[in-house]
Amino acid sequence: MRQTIQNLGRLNTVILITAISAFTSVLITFLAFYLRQNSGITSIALFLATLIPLTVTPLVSWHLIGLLMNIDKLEKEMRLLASLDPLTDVLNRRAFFQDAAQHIHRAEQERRVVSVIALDLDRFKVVNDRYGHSAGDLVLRHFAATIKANCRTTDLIGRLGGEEFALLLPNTSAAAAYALAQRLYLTLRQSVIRHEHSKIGYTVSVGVISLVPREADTIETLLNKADRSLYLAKETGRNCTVVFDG
Ligand SMILES: Nc1nc2c(ncn2[C@@H]2O[C@H](COP(=O)(O)OP(=O)(O)OP(=O)(O)O)[C@@H](O)[C@H]2O)c(=O)[nH]1
Repeated sequence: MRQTIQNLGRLNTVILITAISAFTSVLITFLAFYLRQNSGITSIALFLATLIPLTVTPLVSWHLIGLLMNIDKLEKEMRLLASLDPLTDVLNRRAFFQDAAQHIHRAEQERRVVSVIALDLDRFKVVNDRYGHSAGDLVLRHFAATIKANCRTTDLIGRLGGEEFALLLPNTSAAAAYALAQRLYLTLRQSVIRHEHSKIGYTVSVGVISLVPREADTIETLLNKADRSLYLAKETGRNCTVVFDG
């Protein structure tokens, strides 16, 4: 029964039950009219017996439909909340991997280029140690907002954990991904984060991989390659971007 309701959709189930109730009520009334010679039922009683269910059923159903629409809305909000990182409001790790896998599959089928970018704040531990954890949180929020401001709405932004972020950019070449990283550097250079009496600045290291995905490419393998480039960026002195070249 539960499965049938799920397949049909809750709204359609209510509409179907309403229609069946109304139809049954009319049918019973017609039957009663047909048999009433011997039963002594008056026309007014029959009329009321038809009218009451025909009026009450749609009203109850209308109320139920309102409730169901509210439940649907709440469910959508809950799903959205469950996919977001509470501190930065970008996708959490699980949601990022899930959505990115779909994008990569689509890019593989349509033979389109995608870029995957790994980003990691530089010496973030020092920010926490020097200014405190709440200042660190402020920096993380500022960084997520900076990425958002520089990305398209179709790009995926995820916080994979701590000070590690990742992006998936559909239809984006290595040159365009590199240009995005440069825009981030420019914004960060011009940003000052005020926390209590301090002004905090920070930098980020970036690893990029761009390709038209093949069957063997998954978000895990691509992120792994982007991470290798990121590692090189850290080795090279941080605050720079390395593009993976196989
Ligand atoms: N404020 C804050 N700090 C966090 C959060 N998650 C992780 N961290 C801190 O992030 C820091 C990460 O430090 P490391 O992994 O040593 O990296 P790093 O200092 O950025 O050094 P490099 O990556 O080598 O440049 C640690 O101090 C963590 O406590 C968070 O949600 N809020």
